[in-house]
Amino acid sequence: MLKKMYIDGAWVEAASGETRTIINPYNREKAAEAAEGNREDAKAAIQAARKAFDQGDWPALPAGERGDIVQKIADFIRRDKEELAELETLDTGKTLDESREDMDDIAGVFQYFAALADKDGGEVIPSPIPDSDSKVVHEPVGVCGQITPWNYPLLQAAWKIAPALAAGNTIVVKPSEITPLTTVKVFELIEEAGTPKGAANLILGKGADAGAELSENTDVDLISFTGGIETGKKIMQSASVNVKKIALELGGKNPNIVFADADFELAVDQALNAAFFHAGQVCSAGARLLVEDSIHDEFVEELVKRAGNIKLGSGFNENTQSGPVISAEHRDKVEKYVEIAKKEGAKLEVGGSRPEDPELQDGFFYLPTVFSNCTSDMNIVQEEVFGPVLTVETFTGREEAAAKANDTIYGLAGAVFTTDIAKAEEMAAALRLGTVWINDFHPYFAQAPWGGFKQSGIGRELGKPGLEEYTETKHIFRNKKPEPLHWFK
Ligand SMILES: NC(=O)c1ccc[n+]([C@@H]2O[C@H](COP(=O)([O-])OP(=O)(O)OC[C@H]3O[C@@H](n4cnc5c(N)ncnc54)[C@H](O)[C@@H]3O)[C@@H](O)[C@H]2O)c1
Ligand SMILES: C[N+](C)(C)CC=O
Repeated sequence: MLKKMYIDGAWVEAASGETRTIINPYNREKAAEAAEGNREDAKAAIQAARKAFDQGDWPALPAGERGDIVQKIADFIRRDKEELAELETLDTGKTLDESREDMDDIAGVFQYFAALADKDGGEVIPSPIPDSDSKVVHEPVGVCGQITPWNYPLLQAAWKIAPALAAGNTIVVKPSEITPLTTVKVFELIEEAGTPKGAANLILGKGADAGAELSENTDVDLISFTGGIETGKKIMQSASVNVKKIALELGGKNPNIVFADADFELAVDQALNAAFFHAGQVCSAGARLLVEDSIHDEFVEELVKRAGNIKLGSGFNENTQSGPVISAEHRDKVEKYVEIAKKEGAKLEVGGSRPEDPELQDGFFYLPTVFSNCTSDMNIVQEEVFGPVLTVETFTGREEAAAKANDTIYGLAGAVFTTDIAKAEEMAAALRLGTVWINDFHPYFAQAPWGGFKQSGIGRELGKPGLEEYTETKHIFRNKKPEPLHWFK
């Protein structure tokens, strides 16, 4: 059945009648057929959201009632977890266990923002002017355009949809054109939860077309984008047309720092997970490993041995540890970076090619790859590959570790492995990153803000800041004994 768009409370095909075939990256088979919307459909969705914001019930609904609807969406996601997880695996190739974990997180995000919906009663502030009242309240921003990537399709959408609705905004969501399946399903749940017509709209289609309309259209008040840095720059530029509020969650080239005093087994195990989880297609992947020189050789030897044993395969096979990359084009990009690394003088320790296993020939697989002898000036160390490619550099001492870790345009996340807590705290303070993990890699949860320093983005998702992104702050001042000023006689 055709996957349709949801505009003004109705499931619709693209106005042009165009469709797109959604491909399973494990075997290139057709996973689904989806409507391929364009600017015309985006405009219709924006108009529906505008009307629902300006004249509809949603922003005016008591915050607790909005919270109840957002909570229902969480409940329905838990109820339909298995179906959603299977769709996510079909669409992205990630393992079913990863998809199940994503669905648990996603339900938790809706629950978290549902609970926050009615907790902000405003704040009375001390006015310096006699006989006056002064208070600060938060109100919804308006119509929010929300654009999401293919690597965590529903999770990244949830981080935007849940707080925006809880705060009383109306939304137009555009998932990646290659992975729309779970977002379509969640809109069925949004409808089932009783969200009023026009409050939540879904458009499908290409970024440069349906997506660009969201950032350019002057009826959109806020644009929230998760994706690549080059797209982020374009969105920032077009959002200036009506000075939209913007939130950008962009890429990373995240350092994973291992000191000689680290727990060796823990650090090797986590370095593998940091780099190769979801075939390295994670914005916060630990793609830059920095190992203290005294343990470098032993560490790399063990890491390489284990990377060579990672079991690739179908996400639906329970023995699979990692799936394919998302598409033929993306694998081409990964291969291009591997060639660049070789030319730059990095030493290929393992991987560096497509697997030979006959079972994997139809999918977009690439072997987990480790390069040693890397230096900060190399492109392979500076640029986001977004695939299963890990670079290893060495350092001596804290100062050099921090300098090398910070030597990038990005500042999303990173980790420090050491048994010396004072050292860990000192490093956490020195790192210019939105998230620092100590003796761990990858944890994120609804309660903690997520976002990047430097060119990794603008703003924060999750936590209380994730709700504040979707509110305007208003100061209301009341003069209790007003009298004419007679300034102008
Ligand atoms: N910081 C984070 O939390 C986070 C999370 C996940 C992914 N990412 C980043 O996402 C990137 C991978 O995702 P991707 O390849 O889907 O990114 P992308 O930038 O190619 O696409 C992201 C989304 O933007 C849309 N788009 C493309 N061009 C557009 C335009 N001109 N105007 C409006 N929309 C447009 C796409 O259709 C898609 O929906 C990586 O760089 C990764 O680091 C960041
Ligand atoms: C934000 N995160 C880690 C869930 C996905 C990044 O690609």
